[in-house]
Amino acid sequence: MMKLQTLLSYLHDFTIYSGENPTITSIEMDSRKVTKGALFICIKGFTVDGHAFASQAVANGAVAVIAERPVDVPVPVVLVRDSKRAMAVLADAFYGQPTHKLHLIGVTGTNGKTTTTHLIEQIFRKAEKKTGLIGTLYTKIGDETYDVQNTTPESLVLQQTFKQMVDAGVDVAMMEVSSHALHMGRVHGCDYDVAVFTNLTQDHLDYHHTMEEYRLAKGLLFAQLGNRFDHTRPKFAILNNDDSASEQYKRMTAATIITYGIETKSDIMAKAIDITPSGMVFTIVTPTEETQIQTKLIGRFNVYNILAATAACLASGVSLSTIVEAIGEIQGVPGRFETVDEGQNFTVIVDYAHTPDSLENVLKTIRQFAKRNIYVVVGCGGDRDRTKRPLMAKIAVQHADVAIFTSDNPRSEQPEAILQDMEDGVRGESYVSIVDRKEAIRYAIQQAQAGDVILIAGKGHETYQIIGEQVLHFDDRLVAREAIKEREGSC
Ligand SMILES: CC(=O)N[C@H]1[C@@H](OP(=O)(O)OP(=O)(O)OC[C@H]2O[C@@H](n3ccc(=O)[nH]c3=O)[C@H](O)[C@@H]2O)O[C@H](CO)[C@@H](O)[C@@H]1O[C@H](C)C(=O)N[C@@H](C)C(=O)N[C@H](CCC(=O)O)C(=O)O
Ligand SMILES: Nc1ncnc2c1ncn2[C@@H]1O[C@H](COP(=O)(O)OP(=O)(O)OP(=O)(O)O)[C@@H](O)[C@H]1O
Ligand SMILES: N[C@H](CCC[C@H](N)C(=O)O)C(=O)O
Ligand SMILES: [Mg+2]
Repeated sequence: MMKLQTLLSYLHDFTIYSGENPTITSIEMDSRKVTKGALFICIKGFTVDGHAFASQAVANGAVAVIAERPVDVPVPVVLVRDSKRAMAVLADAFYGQPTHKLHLIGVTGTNGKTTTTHLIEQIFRKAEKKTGLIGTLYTKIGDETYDVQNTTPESLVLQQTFKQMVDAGVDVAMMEVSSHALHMGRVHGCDYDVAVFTNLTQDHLDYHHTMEEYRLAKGLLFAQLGNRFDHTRPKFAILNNDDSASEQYKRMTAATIITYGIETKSDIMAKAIDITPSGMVFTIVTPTEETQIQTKLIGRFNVYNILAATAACLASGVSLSTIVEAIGEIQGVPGRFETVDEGQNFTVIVDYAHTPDSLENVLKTIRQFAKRNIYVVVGCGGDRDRTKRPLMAKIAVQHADVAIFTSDNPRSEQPEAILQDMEDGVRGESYVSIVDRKEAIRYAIQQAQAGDVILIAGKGHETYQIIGEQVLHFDDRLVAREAIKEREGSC
């Protein structure tokens, strides 16, 4: 609870307000969630304009409104230049500036955010810290998980989550920071101690339009680390030296830079990498130590994720021996290179690869151990970056022996039209298109011979399929399991 004027004192805006001073019991951006005593913030969204719901919010009990233009309601209305930005400031204040009380690590990049945050989480757990995690899969506080809508939630939800973490005694929080969130200011008010960059390859051009804009959006995480030198609370930018975008980020941040890489000389490096079907062994080299590390994770891209997590944890004061121990125990991340094993004589892998780069990486990794043919079942999401569709199709045909194109989440698009976009990338080549994802998975499983590997890509952990407005239950892992049983049953 807080008085309106106390809250407004955090805005330091040109906002002049001298009206009533009600007690604010909650802050809401959705009129449907407003209860008595709420401060309602009008947000102009992509679909509707929140200003249109101010009256409804007041009818539901809002005692004050923040807006960008006058709205006709019988409670105080405070006008601000940018209500989303104001919301971030107010949320931070209302929830008691929780990120000042947490060691906060943000991870950005096209691929590897979920994996890297999970590695960081396991390392801190090994170091006996209480952890909080925010990302694509869930929000997790200690062992409790909560459903999420976005990879990086809106500032209001975010600050409320941090407050919950502080109340639960969390020491260290790690979160995925999407380029959308950075661009929309969802993370304004987050006081990061460590910011991590994984990589930059094509995705989300529907939103960012060009790779240049996309690169700059990710750079905001490093620019926002602050421009001051507090030796009691140093800030670190962890950058992938093998990705050229890092050069720009080095110039964008005033924080201490720690680099990692495999090819380019870096502070934290991996060498002597040995990849087998059941895991990897490599040597990790830091400025002061060198040690062998073994893991069940597979693929060169996971070496990068491990290096990124190692650098972030070393910067946070965790010992290399604790890091090595934690990485050795990690079983995997849900929906990332997850195998479906019903005792069949071929391998089925479910993976969240939904970008050209990740699909190529995963297929190349499989090629390193596949004894026979590789099948890939892959689709592309609707209402998202269209330009990645032909590229993903090309990669599927190039790196797999049998490419089966199907639907991912078509959303409002016609599934056949999405398949057309994919097929445009592989005219004259050999592939199979099966619109129904379940049928496509069954087809691959029925065709497979002993020693083959089937990659089911794009949906990983997702337990739904969005077709039109409908959200239907769909889990690649369950569908594959059923199809394997069906096949075994008919043998
Ligand atoms: C394009 C986009 O980012 N949209 C986000 C946005 O929704 P929106 O702009 O459509 O909101 P809106 O429906 O127009 O509503 C505007 C305002 O009116 C309010 N309202 C609405 C109806 C009503 O009756 N009363 C009312 O008050 C709403 O609460 C809101 O404040 O605000 C919502 C609430 O925070 C987000 O959940 C939603 O993310 C959608 C689901 C989404 O798909 N976002 C993607 C693009 C995204 O952000 N992805 C990244 C991940 C990318 C990656 O993995 O790399 C992410 O961080 O999740
Ligand atoms: N460092 C990496 N470089 C390239 N590809 C990767 C990397 N790490 C993981 N991948 C691939 O990308 C897929 C998604 O990985 P992950 O979920 O960790 O990324 P993310 O950045 O969180 O993705 P999203 O933005 O959709 O949340 C994995 O299933 C794997 O195929
Ligand atoms: N975070 C990703 C999720 C893509 C997952 C894929 N299954 C799809 O629906 O396109 C995005 O917003 O692009
Ligand atoms: Mg993620």
